[in-house]
This record gives sequence, structure tokens and C-alpha cells, in this order.
Amino acid sequence: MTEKLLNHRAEGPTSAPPLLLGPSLGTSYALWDKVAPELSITYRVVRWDLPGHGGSAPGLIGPGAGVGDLADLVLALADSLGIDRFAYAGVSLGGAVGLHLALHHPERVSSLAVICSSAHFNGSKPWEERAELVRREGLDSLVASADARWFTPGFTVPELVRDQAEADPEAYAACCDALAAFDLRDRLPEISVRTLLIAGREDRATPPPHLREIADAVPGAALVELPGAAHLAPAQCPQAVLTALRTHLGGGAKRGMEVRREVLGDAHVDRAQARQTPFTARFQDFISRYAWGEIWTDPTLSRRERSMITLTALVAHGHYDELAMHVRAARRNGLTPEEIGAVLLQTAVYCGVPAANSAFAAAQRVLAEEDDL
Ligand SMILES: O=C(O)CC1=CCC(=O)O1
Repeated sequence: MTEKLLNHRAEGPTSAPPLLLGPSLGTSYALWDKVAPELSITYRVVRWDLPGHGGSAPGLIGPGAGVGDLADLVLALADSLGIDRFAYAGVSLGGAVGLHLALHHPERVSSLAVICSSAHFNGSKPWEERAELVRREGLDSLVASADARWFTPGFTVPELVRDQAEADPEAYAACCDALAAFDLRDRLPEISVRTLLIAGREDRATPPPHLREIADAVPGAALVELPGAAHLAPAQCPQAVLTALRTHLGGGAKRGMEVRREVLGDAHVDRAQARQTPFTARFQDFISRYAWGEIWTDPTLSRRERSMITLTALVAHGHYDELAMHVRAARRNGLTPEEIGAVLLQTAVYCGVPAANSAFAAAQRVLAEEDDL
């Protein structure tokens, strides 16, 4: 039964937003070892193995396969886990799978990160030759050159080189067939999914111009170039990849600003924007990205629950101006005046009666202004 599915490793809370991570040719999900545990604090991370790589069965793919066949396997895996829509990040061949998914199944992909990859892998010839070599002689010569193709001189990750040695030659060759046939250049402008490109400045397999080409063609795409990173950037520069992915997955300032407006209202946000100066601009941007783009957008808790927690925390620290603003937000998030009163009453127990007294006064003013009392 599971032989029909890609081998995978799932980490993080099942209630968290799903994030699927794809590997590059010759590696396994171990490519994400230094990145996935951190991401799994806030995401339900599912990293998968290519057919015949890591723990995936070789028979999942055959000669003449296309990137679309790999994408179908990824969708079957997501279906089996009850995941309908997911954020996706993939390296090299895994990135090509992401581009295919974003183009052909945009309803399944909430955001896309394409890492050290391309919309084409320099035509079919090198991949036809490589497939032929591997079918004839196995993987030994590719194992010998893995470090040079994947990393900067002197750097290696023995586990990943071992993955290449242990990959199934037929399945590896079928992945080369998929790379040979892959060319999405003409279709890039049709991609509507929010897309981030991450390039390794030292990547010789898919150098930065390949990522720039995608960034220039996909509407609204962002590009990050990592100094010191070669082809397997998540293994060589995990912190830099994490930082770029976190910002991208959090939705960034734009999504943050949308949520901020939904919760605090246009009038408040317009006033805050109008008061912004060069001195405060970075702080405003930080609030939009972090508080609103990352935390208030996380669906693990409802906006009603977040409002209740926020009211309590503001009472605990005596921030009564902010409390007034968040009483308005709580109403917008669906709390009734009675429920707000119940939250404040509870703060009397845990934050102290004088704090709750001031909080009731501040909330009373807001609710009266809004004709709620
Ligand atoms: O192993 C390589 O040669 C680099 C590579 C190209 C496509 C891919 O997934 O990895």
C-alpha cells in the first residue's frame, strides 16, 4: 500500500499550516536535516524522497518519466495525509516539481519557494547522456563527482553523498529523463502562486541567472541570492535558507498589512501609516511582518482566541491605550461585549483587581463610543 506513495518524514503539529519540502536529484529528504526541524516549530513539515532515492520505491517511476509524474506523486502523498493546500519549497529537481505544481495545480499550492533550480536544465542532451551512463554503468562516477557538483571546494555532507551511492540507478536515470524533458520557460508568466527564488552564488549546476530568469518572468516573484552557497544550499547554508523561507512563508509585509487592516480596521492603520516617519518605518514594517504576517495569520488559533489572549496580556502589563485598540479589534473578531467583560473579569483574578479596574474603564469607553453598551 505505502509502496505506492513516496517515502516521507512528517514533523511538526498536524494542526499547523502544511509545508512540503522536495529534494534534488541524487539526495534524500536528509537534504533538509538542518532546516526542517526549525520550520516544524510553526509548520507541519512533510519532506519526501524521490523514487528510488532514500526510502522511496524505485518502481514509482519508469523510463521516459516527466516532472509531471513526480508532481502527481507529491499530490498523492498530500492526499494520503489529508493535506489539500500546502506551501511548497524544493531544491533543483524538487524545485522543478514545485514550478509544475504551481502552474498546473495552483489551487493546491499556497506559496512556492524554488531553490537552486531552473525552468530548464540546459536542454535534453546532458540528461540523456547522464541517463544513458547510469543505465550502463551505475552511479559510481556520479558519486565521485558529487561534491564538485553540489558544494564549494572543501565542503561536503557525507550522508548526502551516501544517498547518491545508494540510489537506484534505474530510478535515477528516470529522474534524468524528467529533467531532459523539462522546460517551463514559456509558461512562467502564467504562474500566479506567490513565489520566492533562492539562488546559490557558487552554484555551478543551476547558477543564479537560471533563478533570475524565473524571477523576471513570474509576476510578483522575489529573488534572494546567497553568498557562499553552491547547489545544495539548505545543507551548506541552512541559516540563510531558513531566514529567506521564514520571511517568504510568513507572507511578508503585504499579507501582514492585509490582516492588520482586517483586525484593527482601515482607519487605525491609515492613521499609523500617516504618522510613520523614516525613524519609525522599520518598526512599522517589523510589526506588519512579524505580529500580523506571521503570528495573527497562523490558523492554529482563531482570531477570537487570539483577541482574548491579547486583551489579557495587555491588562497584565497595563497597556491601556493598546487595550482600547484591541477591544475594537476583539469586536471585529466576533467577541460580544459580554465576552469581553468575561475576559476582563478573569484578568481580575490573574492580573489583579486594580489592573482589571482600569481595563474595565478603558473598555467601557470604547464600547460606549461604538454604541455597544
Ligand atoms: O546532481 C546534479 O548534477 C545537480 C542536479 C541537477 C538537477 C538536480 O536535481 O540536481
